[in-house]
Formats: sequence, structure tokens, C-alpha cells
Amino acid sequence: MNQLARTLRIGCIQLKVCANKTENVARALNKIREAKMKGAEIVSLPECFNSLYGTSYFPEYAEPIPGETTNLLSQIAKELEIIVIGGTIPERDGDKLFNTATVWGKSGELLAKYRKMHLFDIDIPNEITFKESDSLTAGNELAIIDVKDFKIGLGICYDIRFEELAKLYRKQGCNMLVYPGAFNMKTGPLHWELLARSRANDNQLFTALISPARDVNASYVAYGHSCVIDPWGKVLYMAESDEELFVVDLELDVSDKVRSNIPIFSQRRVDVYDTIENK
Ligand SMILES: O=C(O)CCC(=O)C(=O)O
Repeated sequence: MNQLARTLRIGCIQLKVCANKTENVARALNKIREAKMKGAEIVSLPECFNSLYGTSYFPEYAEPIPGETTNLLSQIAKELEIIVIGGTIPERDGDKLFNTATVWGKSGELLAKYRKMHLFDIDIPNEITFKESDSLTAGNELAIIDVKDFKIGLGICYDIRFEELAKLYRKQGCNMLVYPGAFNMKTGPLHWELLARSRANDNQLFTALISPARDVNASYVAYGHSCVIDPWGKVLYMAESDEELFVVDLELDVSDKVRSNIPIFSQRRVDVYDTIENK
């Protein structure tokens, strides 16, 4: 067994995002450089890292993939020989818009593209109403990348609420999930850590959630608290709300251990679940 392939240093960039796309992208590239200097082998940006977050902004900021933003992600991945999970950007494809994550390999090649599958449509009267489906179309495909011995599945923000998606990734052999996300000041304190730890614990894999930094003057105020959780559900690192770049070392032995110590996957009573569900 190649022990080195079973460890991975991930860099998480809780990026400050403003209205200026060029500035956002330049800032992100600088932070990717810093992550490389800290020894990160893979790095992730947050959801909507090049644009303001809001349904009215998506058409204004949207661009095709490949396009101006993702070309720069591809270039920096190649230059630094680092894997870049390009957070998400509003993507334009024909007359449709998507909330899309891309992953760039060490030769600048596109390793994966994931379009948010569950659109963020919620209505908590007098607190927060958001309807991504006003301007976005949902994706229908999984996206998995192989990095050393890590098999990483991608989701985006609201997707983390759907255990079915995480379980599908686990069934495909994933031992890590990465969700660029931007929870808000209502649901963030309530559910962000809970969901991150739940997905990790349910599926006995690492989860990483990467948020933009909090900007209290923005129309949508992100919660921050980017984090990495281990397969026991333990928080390895959780940021506060300001801009921050952090790296975390992951060891696959941890996921093997929890999977063998608490073997819930071989103990699932699908025979019973299926019988009851199909009654
Ligand atoms: O699920 C939530 O509470 C927040 C989701 C969200 O902000 C998003 O999907 O962008």
C-alpha cells in the first residue's frame, strides 16, 4: 500500500467576494498561490466566488465554461501543479443558467464539472426567501474526481441537505465530499455544522464545506464557517466568518477505521426498507 497516496492536504479558501468580478478572480488566484505555498495539493474556492450571490445577479455575471474565469483557473492549476476546485460560478449555456463547479487538474485539464442539482428555493416568511429556480436550471449529473487514493464527490450548498445525493456518492466509492456553499445568517447557525457532520457521519467520509467570507453589507450575508469534518463526524477545522485560508491534512486510514469499527454499510436493512417502501 502506498501510504503517501492515502494522505492529502486540502486548502480551503473562505474568500472575500465583492461586486467586481475581475477583483474577485484576482483575489482567488492569489489565495490559490498562498495555498500552494502552504503545501496544499488540492484547493477549493467557495460558491459564487466571482459574483455576488442572488438570483438577479446570476444573468449579469454568468459566463460559458470554458470562459474568462475558468480559463484562469485552468492556467493557475497548471502553473502551480495543484488541483483546483473552482468553487462555483454562474454558468451560461445557451439560454440556460446553472450554478456550476469545475475542477482543474495539474496540467490545466478539466477534471469534472458539476451543476447544482438541488436549487435553493426556500421561504421563511420575514426572514429569508430565496428562489434560485427563478433564474437557474438544475443539473442532473454526479461528478467525482480521483486524487491519489481519494475519491471526491462534488455537491453545492443546498445539495448538502439531501442525504440521498451523499449516499449515491458513497455507493460509487467516494471517501470525501466537497461542497462549496454559502449558507446565510438564518440557516447557517442552525444547520451548517449539523449538516456537514451528518453527511460525514452517515456516510463515513470526509466532508469539506467552503463558504465566502461574511460581508454584513451584502444583500445576501454568508455565514462563513468553512470547515473540514472527518469520517467520525469530528470537526478537524472550522473557520470563523472573516476571510481565511486554511489547510487540513486528511488520512484515509481514519475512514477505513470507522467503516470497520462501526460497519453500518453492511448492516443496512435494505431488504426491510425496500419491502416497507414498496407496500
Ligand atoms: O440550505 C440553506 O440553508 C442554504 C443554501 C444556500 O444558500 C444555497 O444553496 O446557496
